[in-house]
Amino acid sequence: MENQVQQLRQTFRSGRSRPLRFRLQQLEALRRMVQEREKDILSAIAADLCKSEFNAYSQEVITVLGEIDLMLGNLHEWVTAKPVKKNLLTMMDEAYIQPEPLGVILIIGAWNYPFVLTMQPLVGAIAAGNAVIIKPSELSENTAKILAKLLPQYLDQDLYAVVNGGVEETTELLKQRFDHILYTGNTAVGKIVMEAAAKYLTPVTLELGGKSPCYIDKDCDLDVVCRRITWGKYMNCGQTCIAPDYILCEASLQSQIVQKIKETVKEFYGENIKESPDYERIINLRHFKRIQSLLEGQKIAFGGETDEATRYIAPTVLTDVDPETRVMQEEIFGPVLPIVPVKNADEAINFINKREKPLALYIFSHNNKLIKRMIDETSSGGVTGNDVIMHFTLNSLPFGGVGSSGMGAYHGKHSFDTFSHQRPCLLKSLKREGANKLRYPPNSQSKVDWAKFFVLKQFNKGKLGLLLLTFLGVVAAVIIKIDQNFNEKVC
Ligand SMILES: NC(=O)c1ccc[n+]([C@@H]2O[C@H](COP(=O)([O-])OP(=O)(O)OC[C@H]3O[C@@H](n4cnc5c(N)ncnc54)[C@H](O)[C@@H]3O)[C@@H](O)[C@H]2O)c1
Ligand SMILES: CCCCCCCCCCCCCCCCCC=O
Repeated sequence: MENQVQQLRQTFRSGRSRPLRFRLQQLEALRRMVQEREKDILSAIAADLCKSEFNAYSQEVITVLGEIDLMLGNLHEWVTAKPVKKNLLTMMDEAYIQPEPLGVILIIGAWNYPFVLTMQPLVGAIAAGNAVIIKPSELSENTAKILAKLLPQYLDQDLYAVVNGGVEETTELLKQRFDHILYTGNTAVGKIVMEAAAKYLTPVTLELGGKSPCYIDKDCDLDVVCRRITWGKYMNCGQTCIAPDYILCEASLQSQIVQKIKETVKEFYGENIKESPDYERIINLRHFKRIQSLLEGQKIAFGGETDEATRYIAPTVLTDVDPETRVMQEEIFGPVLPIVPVKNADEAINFINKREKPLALYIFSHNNKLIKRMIDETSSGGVTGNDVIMHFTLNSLPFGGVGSSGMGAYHGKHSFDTFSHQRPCLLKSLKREGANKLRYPPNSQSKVDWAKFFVLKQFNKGKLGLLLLTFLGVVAAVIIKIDQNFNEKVC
């Protein structure tokens, strides 16, 4: 593994991944891969998560293609150095920010959306000009295998590699030196990743999880609200990092919410949910048993049926849930939706603020002021008002957590920035040395006064200002010179 990372680093150092043309070629090759091998990719995702091809395409593949197109359309602008404002001391110089690639990036993916969660960061890392190692999750082994097979056929193998394996391989990988690590997965492993990264001061982006609350205000259209929540909660069988984890609402709304979610489940998945091509299964037996055990001792308003042989858990709603019970203590990551009654929005805000900062927050209300107030008075990785999940799909928004739900963010331009160093550059001339007298020793009160004038005054009024400044610069240099000559004579 050490050799593999070193080889990638060597190629990176040769500068091959840097030119804009090269990056665009690789992104185009990646797009070709997704288009030409779409069937293989969809079958692999289907085999891992029992997901229909339609769902795999619209939940994963479409996002990756959109991300590639965005990069292809904007990269020429993003890689360009951006001039910055100057002050009096640097008025005649060139000052700009030049994004530069970081080096070798490690991307560790999770199993629940095994394609998009590895490919979307990969797109950003390539766009930013880096070499990349991808480590897909071993739990979604079919997608991991197809990525290891396809990526080397389309991408430059000396710069982009896939390493497959489990905890042992990931642990070995984490011993290597990287220039950035983007990890997606649970918070406990996030800490392991950060600890390993600390050895080389490697920056990390941690895309973690948590319990994303969903507040339903009295003042809203419950039919619409429940349809949107049902979609986001039971998509991928609840195994979505930003699924609404639980509902907070006034007790009087509970029975209506239960009824409407129940009706929507029927509308979406039919009478026999097990037969629905749109309803997935739990990834493995360990997670199946974990979720099943969360139901113990709870009031099941509907759902609750399970089948161990096929790892099926029905869409389930729990009512009057005690916040101290296990289902409210850990991320559910399954199709179980607890409702916790609260008196009002203030109590909901307190409830949210007393817990770890979640990855997402959802607020449903006709009252926009209330939505804004809840945003102001809480904290979460992201927010969608009057819907769920959808902030993930807008790649102009940074996607990431805060506090225990993660750090850093990616998607679109934010990915490019995450995998770049924003390098500040100031290019001076070896001429105009007179003006520099101001900062060279020996120092004096008059120099400090001039320094105050030059550093603290802002002149941004175009050419006239520039002329005035140049004139003042010359005057200052002359005065300092006279001042020095005078001092020399006196001494
Ligand atoms: N923020 C996001 O974008 C996002 C997306 C998906 C999932 N998640 C979160 O991820 C969690 C579910 O994923 P998971 O953690 O079960 O995924 P997982 O089991 O697939 O683990 C993620 C990665 O960590 C590696 N790993 C596991 N144990 C390790 C160890 N001890 N040392 C080093 N590496 C190790 C795995 O090989 C895998 O590549 C949930 O909490 C969910 O909310 C977050
Ligand atoms: C007309 C049909 C339009 C279809 C567009 C569908 C957009 C749905 C997008 C859902 C995306 C879900 C991905 C969630 C990934 C979350 C990652 C964390 O687990």
